This record gives sequence, structure tokens and C-alpha cells, in this order.
Amino acid sequence: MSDLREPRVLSHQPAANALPLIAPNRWTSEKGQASQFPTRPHLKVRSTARHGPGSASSHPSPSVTEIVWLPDVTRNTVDAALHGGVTSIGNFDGVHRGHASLLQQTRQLADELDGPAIACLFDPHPIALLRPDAAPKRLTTVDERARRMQPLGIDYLLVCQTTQDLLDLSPQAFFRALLMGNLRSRGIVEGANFCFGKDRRGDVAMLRQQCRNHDIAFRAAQMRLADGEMISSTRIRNELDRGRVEAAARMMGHPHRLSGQVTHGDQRGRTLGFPTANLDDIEVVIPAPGVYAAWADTGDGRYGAAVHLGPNPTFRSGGSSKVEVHLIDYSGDLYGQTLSVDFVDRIRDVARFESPEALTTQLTHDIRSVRQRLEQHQEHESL
Ligand SMILES: Cc1cc2nc3c(=O)[nH]c(=O)nc-3n(C[C@H](O)[C@H](O)[C@H](O)COP(=O)(O)O)c2cc1C
Ligand SMILES: Nc1ncnc2c1ncn2[C@@H]1O[C@H](COP(=O)(O)OP(=O)(O)OP(=O)(O)O)[C@@H](O)[C@H]1O
Repeated sequence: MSDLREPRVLSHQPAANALPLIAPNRWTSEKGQASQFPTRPHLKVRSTARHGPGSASSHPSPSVTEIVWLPDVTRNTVDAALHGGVTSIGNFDGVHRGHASLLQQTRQLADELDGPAIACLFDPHPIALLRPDAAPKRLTTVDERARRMQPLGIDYLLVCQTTQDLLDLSPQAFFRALLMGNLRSRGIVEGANFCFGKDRRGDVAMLRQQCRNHDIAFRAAQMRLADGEMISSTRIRNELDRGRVEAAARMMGHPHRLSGQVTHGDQRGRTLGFPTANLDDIEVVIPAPGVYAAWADTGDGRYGAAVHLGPNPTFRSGGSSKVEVHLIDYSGDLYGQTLSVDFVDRIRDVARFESPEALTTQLTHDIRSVRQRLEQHQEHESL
């Protein structure tokens, strides 16, 4: 059986904890006031590759996907470096295969027009303001989205603060404020189902017409399907809610990643022979309860991992739901660190065992299943 520990290589995707820390609510300054551009911190996502294979842009764009925060689309202006580029607007949650194909076309048109490639999203998710009870938990943080966009050649991720004023803009006013007034866009790329402006009244036909009126290039991206159905962030969330992490990964083109701070659990895991890192402060969707095969990234290395999501029904005190990670072939102290977990497959349901010994026997089987599954995954990845 091969060692599932992998040496740490500086890759295109640095570990989450390698990034500078920024306050959780970036739209609020320490005094509780919305801070004004350009005091907003810019987060640079570093990488070695620039615009993906075959790209030959002459535009002097940065070698990172830089996050730019815009608190008020109608009142604040962006830096001139973002002017005259190609823009694609959406939520880009999960940066799935449909988004990837759209963003690659954004890069391509930006190269043709010799301008920056810009992805633009709204934070918080508009539904959080419109119907707070229905707001979905996100698949990816903004930082993670930027990290995923870098190999696709996106120069800037513009994050516009969602406000009621912004949601009240008509499609025409939205087009004027953001795409003309602010970004001075020379090209726009969107998928066929794109809607914009108050009550989502603007559609692709209207956008195309507006672009024609203002001499802006417009390209409609082909919608990407999986199993005959359109890929969407909503569909991926639904798969994760059902524990189908493999189906979610197929649609995203990468496993679902969850990061958290390692905290103290009940200290029971080590007595069972399987110590676990308990994760807190998780900002993204947690898949359905169950036992999963995953890769865990400590910042110093990547390890195969058996992940337990849910309660510990075997123990009387185990009623609350937890995220527990057992790193295979690891010994060390992870308390206080950030740990990232990439979900590969679901192994089984959570069960109640007659005794701690029966649970330990099951855990031994689980680790074997996880190893096998990760070895297959590794082989598949290297093809
Ligand atoms: C791979 C794996 C599978 C697990 N499956 C179950 C399970 O089916 N039922 C259960 O009660 N606990 C399960 N557990 C959780 C253990 O009960 C838990 O790790 C133990 O109680 C330690 O808790 P602590 O980290 O808070 O000390 C599992 C843990 C791991 C790592
Ligand atoms: N499957 C897809 N193929 C190609 N483009 C897509 C696909 N899904 C979305 N897009 C396009 O990506 C841009 C961003 O879309 P957005 O992030 O809002 O989409 P989504 O994944 O459908 O999300 P949600 O499920 O929350 O509606 C839009 O132009 C949209 O048309």
C-alpha cells in the first residue's frame, strides 16, 4: 500500500493559511463604518503560471488574480488599471466547469482587445438581502474563487458590495454605472441564462443590444452540461447536501474544499486509536453527515484523510454535529492551525456502535477503504 503523504510543492494554489489574514466582514471597518475605496485591502493571490496554456497577451496585466473591493458601484470608481477590459459578471460560486469555460473566453477576448480580463461578483449574495431566509451557504469564499480563477487567466476579481441601492438599479442604469461609467468595458462575456438589474429584468438579448449601442464587443458563452443538465452552483450545492461529493467534484472540475481552525474536541479520538482534528469557523457548505475519503492540507503537507461529518451517536455526549478529520500517516499537533479538506468520495453513513471497541474495528475498515479510494483518485489524477 502506498504512502498517502505527499511532499509539499509550491503549486498554483497556495494553502489557504498562506494568505494574509483579513477581517471576516470586509465591508465593515473596525469602527463599524463601511470603508471607502481605495482603503479596502487588496488581496493578491500569487501564482507561477499566468494566463493558462497558449495565451499570448501583450497587455501588462498582473501575474496574480487581484481582488478589488468596490463598496458602491455608483459612487466609487475603480483604478484605471481595470479600464478598457473584458468583463464577465456572476456569482462564480464554486468556479465550476461552466464558469471556467466562460472565464477562459473572457481571457481570450481580453487578449484580442488587449485589455485586462475581469470577473465581477456581488458580495454578499444578492439573495442574502432579498430573501435572507433563503440565502444559500456558499461553496467557496471570495479568496478561494480568486485562487481558482488565476489559472484561467483572470487579472482582477472585482467584488461589488451588494446594497439595496445596487439591487434597485434598472438594467440600463446598472449597465451605465458598472460597465460603462466604472469599468469602461470594451468587451462582455456571459452565458445564455445571465440576468441583470432590478428584479433580474435584463437578459442576454438586452445586454447584446446595449453592447451594440455602445460599440462594446459581446460574446455569449455556450452553457456547459453534466449528465445532460446544466451545471450550476445551485445544482452543486444540492449534490453536497446529499453527500454526493464525487458528483459535485465532476461538475466543478475539482473537489469541494472546506477549511477550518483546528480546535479541541472531547479528546476521545486518541483513546480509540484514531485521533481527529475537529474543525471550527467553517464558512462554506458542509456536505451531508457521513464518513468521507478526502485529502487534507496542513500548510506543510497534503495527507490522505478519513473525515467524519455529523454527530457521534455511539457516545452519550456525542449529539452535536462535528467536522472531524483523521489524517493518515500523520503525527503532530495541529491545534490552532488552519486545515483544508478536499472531499473525494463518501464511504458510509454515520452509525451507532454497541461499544467503543466495535467503533474502532469499523474505523480500521474505514481507513482501508479510504486508502483504496484515494489511491484510485491519485491514479485517475495522474492520467
Ligand atoms: C473515519 C471516522 C468515522 C467515524 N464514524 C463514526 C460513527 O459511525 N459513529 C460514531 O458514533 N462516531 C464516529 N466517529 C467519531 C468518533 O466517535 C470520534 O472521532 C470520537 O468520539 C472522538 O471524538 P473527539 O475528536 O471529540 O475526541 C468517526 C470518526 C472517524 C475519524
Ligand atoms: N453551466 C454553465 N456553462 C456556461 N456558463 C455558465 C454556466 N452556468 C453559469 N454560467 C454563466 O456564468 C456566469 C455567472 O453565473 P452564476 O455564477 O450566477 O451562475 P450559476 O452557476 O448558474 O449560479 P446559480 O446556481 O447560483 O444561479 C453567467 O454569465 C452565467 O450565464
